[in-house]
Amino acid sequence: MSEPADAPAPPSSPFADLAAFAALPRLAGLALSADGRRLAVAVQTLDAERKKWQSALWEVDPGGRRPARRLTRSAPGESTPTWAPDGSLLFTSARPDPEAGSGSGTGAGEDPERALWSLPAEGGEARLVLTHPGGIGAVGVAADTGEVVVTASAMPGATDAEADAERRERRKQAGVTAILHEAYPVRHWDADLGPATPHVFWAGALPADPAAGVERPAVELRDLTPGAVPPSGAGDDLHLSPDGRLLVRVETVPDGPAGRRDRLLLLETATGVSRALVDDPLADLSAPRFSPDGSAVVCVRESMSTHDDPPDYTLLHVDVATGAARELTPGFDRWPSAPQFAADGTTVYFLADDDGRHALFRVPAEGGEPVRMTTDGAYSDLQVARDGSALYALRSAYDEPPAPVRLDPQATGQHPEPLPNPGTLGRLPGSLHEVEATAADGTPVRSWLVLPEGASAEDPAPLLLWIHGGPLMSWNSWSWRWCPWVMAARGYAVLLPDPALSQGYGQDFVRRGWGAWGEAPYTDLMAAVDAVEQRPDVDETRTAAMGGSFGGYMANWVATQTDRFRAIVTHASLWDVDSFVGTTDAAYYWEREWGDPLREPKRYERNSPHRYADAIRTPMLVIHGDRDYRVPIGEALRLWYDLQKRGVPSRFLYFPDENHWVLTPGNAQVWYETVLNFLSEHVHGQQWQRPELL
Ligand SMILES: CSCC[C@H](NC=O)C(=O)N[C@@H](C)C(=O)N[C@@H](CO)C(=O)O
Repeated sequence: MSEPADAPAPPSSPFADLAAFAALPRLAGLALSADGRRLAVAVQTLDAERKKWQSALWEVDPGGRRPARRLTRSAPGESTPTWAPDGSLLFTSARPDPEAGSGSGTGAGEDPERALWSLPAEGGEARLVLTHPGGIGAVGVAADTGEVVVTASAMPGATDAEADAERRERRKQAGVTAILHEAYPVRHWDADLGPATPHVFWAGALPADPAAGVERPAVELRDLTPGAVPPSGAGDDLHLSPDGRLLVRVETVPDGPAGRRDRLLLLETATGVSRALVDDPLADLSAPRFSPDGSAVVCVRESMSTHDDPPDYTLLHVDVATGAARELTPGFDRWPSAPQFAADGTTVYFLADDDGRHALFRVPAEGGEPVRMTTDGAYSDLQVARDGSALYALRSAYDEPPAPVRLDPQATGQHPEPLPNPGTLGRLPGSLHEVEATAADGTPVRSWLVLPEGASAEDPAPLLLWIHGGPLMSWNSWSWRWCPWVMAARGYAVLLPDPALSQGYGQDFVRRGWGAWGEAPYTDLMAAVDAVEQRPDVDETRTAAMGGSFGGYMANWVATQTDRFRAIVTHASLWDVDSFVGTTDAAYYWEREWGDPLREPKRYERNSPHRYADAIRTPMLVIHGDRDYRVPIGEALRLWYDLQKRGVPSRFLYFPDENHWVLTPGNAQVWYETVLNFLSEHVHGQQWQRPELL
């Protein structure tokens, strides 16, 4: 494969050097042009000061001949590439308007909000197309007409951008940041829900670039969702029909006193009149996509979980005219996601976790038996060529970060064609293996095992058990945040198991751990560890365990149940499940499984790690971000206090301004450095090295 012009040079052993690791290019967000001749992808690299990751758009040749080339360049970066039918490339960016003063949506001296920009088909400078005081979020383009919808956060009662900006300014001048909530929830991830809330705006056909000297025409935004109010507003999950006449979108509606569920709305873009397309009190609907002729929508149905039953997912085919919905994948024992019609509308492609992979499937649009099309790897950002000749996607695996590939639209068992890749990795410091253990009840538990270079019977590697989050997840794709190769570069074997509750092994496998997190998920993990400890190239006397989020819950649980590990790292973890459920950003989601703690306390009593704090002997590293609204900081504060009070050797790595994930380059490096130093101290018995910057 040819080296792209202007590609960041890969360092020779990036996994052994945290600064070099942080500098590796990261790909996300693939988009195929309407004529199928151009692909755009967002590539993140470090900015000049190495303080943040900067996203730029690159072009990839779908034919695989021309080297990848960079299309955009600015300090704030560019993302969400979307092609218009005329071949121009739309993207969002908070870059300054070169025609400053002509309305970039900000006051003097302020950083611009994220705006919509257009790069002409024939190349040249991108031009600013539209702005909103709340910044532009999602962008939708009608495949045939090129008409555009965008989402942006708007202040309550603001009827236009001017009124919106005025309301923001008044709060600012008065020094008011308070929010008055009248409904649950009040936060999401790391953001407050209100007072501004997302709306969908119709921008219509974008004006052509004006002739020299002619003032840029303003794009009038028409609010398609004037009734959107906090806490939910109108989200980003939407799709325009090819003729731009209809918009299908997910609307979050109240479900009981403090609950929410998602339904599908169909909206006429000319009038703003809308009707429910799928409204199912027993399910959430998501990921709607129109068929090429606009007569049908395909979407994901997630049945509402209950105390007894985990959710189940299926695909729905919905007739737009009548709203008649039928299941496309009944009896398919996997969870389909990201459905899309084939170019001729006769087939639906989708992705699903399957046996340690995130595979591409197809199913007839009439319904039927889904067929798996790919053998290995994890796919995302699927793009369907409009002439039906090819599919494109980003493909990753545990040993490959996301990279663009071309797929055959029909073939099964395929290994896709790699395309020129703007990012290169260098050599991995070890090898990837697939291993299987047997749980006490006879259920197979599969895992990935990363072995460091040189691990052998003569020189067995210390073992690190790394537990995934979710819990409804699978270790099957590359992760920059949870990268086992950084550990392998320091000589650790890393075990990445998929215990009970993991996805890709069928509904019964999820059911085994439902409402009983401390039972089968724990014993499955121990069975996986027992099995790899039998290997001569693994040293069963030097082991540690770690995990984040649900994986952090499980790390805490492990700490209360066994002393077999020399150290435990717990990131963004649940400690007291009752207090977690009441303070997370969507309590109703977790309460369906766990129950109301006052009326049904049993699960909390049986499975909450904090109740067994007295049993902990293993040294623990607690890590948490204060902006984490998914697993609020109170969990870490109480865990830390409980450990300190009991004299358990422990350290607390606290990030005042990170969320559930550690997302800035400096903090990410210090995260790995602290974890590695803590492991060195306890697994290898070395002297504790305090990271220089801490
Ligand atoms: C309110 S939706 C919860 C979604 C999700 N759970 C899926 O099984 C979740 O956010 N769980 C967290 C507790 C968690 O474990 N998050 C992990 C994995 O998604 C993370 O790394 O963020």
